Amino acid sequence: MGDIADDKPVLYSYWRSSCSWRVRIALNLKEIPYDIKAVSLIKGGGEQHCNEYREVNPMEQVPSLVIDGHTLIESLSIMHYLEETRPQRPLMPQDCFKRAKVREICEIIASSIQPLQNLIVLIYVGEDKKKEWAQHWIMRGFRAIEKLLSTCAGKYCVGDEITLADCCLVPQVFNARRFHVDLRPFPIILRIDRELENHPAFRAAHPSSQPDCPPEVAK
Ligand SMILES: O=C(O)/C=C\C(=O)CC(=O)CC(=O)O
Repeated sequence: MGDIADDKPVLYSYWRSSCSWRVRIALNLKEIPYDIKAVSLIKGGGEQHCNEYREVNPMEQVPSLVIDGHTLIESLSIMHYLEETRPQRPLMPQDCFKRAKVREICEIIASSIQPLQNLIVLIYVGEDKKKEWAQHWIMRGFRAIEKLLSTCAGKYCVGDEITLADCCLVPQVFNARRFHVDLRPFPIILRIDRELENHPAFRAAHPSSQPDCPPEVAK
C-alpha cells in the first residue's frame, strides 16, 4: 500500500449538481485521476442527508473531495486547493488584476446565482413560483457577468487561458437552459460556453457523461 498521499482522490458527486461539475472540470483539466462516489440528491429525500455522509460533509451537500488524506468541502475552496497543490495546467492567471476578475466571476456564480436556484431553495419557493424565481436570479447574475466579460474576456472568461471562472460558468449556463432562461441577451457568455462545450475536460465532466446519470438522459 502506498502513502495516503498516493491514493486516488475520491469525489462525492451528483451528475447534475453544478457545484460537483465545477470540480470535475478542474480535476480533468489538471489531469488528476479520481474516483467518483455518487450521492443522489433526490433518492429517499436525498442521500446527502444520511448520517454517514454528514460525517463527510456537515453541510450535507456535494461535492466533497477526499485527497491527500484530507476531506475537503465547498467547490471553490476545493478548486483553490487543487490550484495550490497541483500547479500543472494553472487555472488562475499570474496577473493580480486578472486573478481578481476570475474570483469576481466565480463568486457571482457561487454566491449570488447558484445558491438561489439550488434544489433546497426551490423546494422552499414552491412548484408554482420556482421557474420564475430561478430565472430572475440567473438573469440578474448573468447581466453582471456579461458586463464584466465585455472588458476581461478573451477566448475565455478572463483572457485566452481557461481559468476557474470558466469551470464555474459552463455548469451555470446548463442550469440557465434547464430553467429556460432566454440567453440571447448574453452573447459573450454564449460564445464562451460554445467554445468550451467540445473541450475533452469539459465533455468528460458533463452530467451526461457521469456514472450516475440516468440512462434515459445519458447521450
Ligand atoms: O433535480 C435534481 O436532479 C437534483 C438536484 C440538482 O439538480 C442540483 C441542484 O440543486 C442544482 C445545482 O447544482 O445548481
